[in-house]
Amino acid sequence: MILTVTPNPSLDRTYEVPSLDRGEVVRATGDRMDPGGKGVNVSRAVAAAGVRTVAVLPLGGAPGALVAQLLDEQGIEAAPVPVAGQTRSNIAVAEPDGTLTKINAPGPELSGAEQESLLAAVGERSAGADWIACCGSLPRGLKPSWYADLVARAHAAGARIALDTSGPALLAALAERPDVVKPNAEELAEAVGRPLATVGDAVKAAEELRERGARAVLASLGADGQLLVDASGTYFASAPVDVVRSNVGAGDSSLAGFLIAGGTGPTALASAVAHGAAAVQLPGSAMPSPSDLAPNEVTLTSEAPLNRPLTEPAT
Ligand SMILES: Nc1ncnc2c1ncn2[C@@H]1O[C@H](COP(=O)(O)OP(=O)(O)O)[C@@H](O)[C@H]1O
Ligand SMILES: O=P(O)(O)OC[C@H]1O[C@](O)(COP(=O)(O)O)[C@@H](O)[C@@H]1O
Repeated sequence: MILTVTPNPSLDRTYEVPSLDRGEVVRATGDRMDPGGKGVNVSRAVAAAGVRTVAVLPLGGAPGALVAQLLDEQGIEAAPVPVAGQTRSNIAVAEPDGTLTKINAPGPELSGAEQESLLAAVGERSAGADWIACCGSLPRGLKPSWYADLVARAHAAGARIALDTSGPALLAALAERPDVVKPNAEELAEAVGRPLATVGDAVKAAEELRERGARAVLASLGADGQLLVDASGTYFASAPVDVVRSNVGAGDSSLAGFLIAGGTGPTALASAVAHGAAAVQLPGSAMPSPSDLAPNEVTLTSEAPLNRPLTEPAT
């Protein structure tokens, strides 16, 4: 069972538009609504693979009720913690050339009692969890050390932890030795405080996160694929994609792929890349089903192409 924790979930709205013209009325050619937030997306992808998952998340107001309804319709088991504030709505605008503009709202502020209820809900649901995936930004009210506390508690309960967050929350949690962290290139650059121009730069940055406490680093590098740096070495994997439809949730899909394939080593990395490549070819934050995957198209090597420039250098 894979338990996910999303302290700041969202109602994700994606609009497909011919072009995004600032200051104009833009008519959408398509729109969709998904239950969102990084851990929620991981649960959706895990469930699509037929693996049991429970999503722990605070929900409030009408958007929160809609997220609960959408999760229910998709057959995702949720452990919602009621909160007084309103769950945020995040907007993504997708253009035909693959450009995606996202507006992520800050979300509600959680009171001290609500934070405790959230931690208690994780404790109650973690029995039997193979992995606990703690994902996304922290809502207002939660200290940057909140994930660090969660990692310590979950380790004490015997679970393995995957952490996908950024900034001070990521740095604070490293000392508690999360089993895997999944930064994207920007988050990795921010964590080490320097830009990343090549795959080799990303490898060095991932090694630095290991030195600071992460047991393994799964770094997603957008179109360039993904790196896994763990105690056994460095692995690099990528998969071709003809047309990117929406990269919302691609990283979440790839973390799910990694965890359902065991959460460790090159086989899990290949699954992560297959899931990421499949996700970007689907609309909005739709998560891939097994029939969307093309595992034979993944190229995996233990010789990362260190000198290869990143398609999108991280600043
Ligand atoms: N433009 C792309 N072409 C091919 N694969 C992609 C592309 N963008 C993302 N992916 C796949 O999805 C994974 C996660 O995407 P990434 O943008 O790195 O993460 P995040 O969504 O966390 O920012 C990548 O490692 C890759 O496997
Ligand atoms: O918690 P954050 O960092 O604000 O991100 C939340 C957003 O991220 C998502 O999980 C998508 O992930 P990506 O932005 O990494 O593709 C959306 O479902 C959600 O709207």
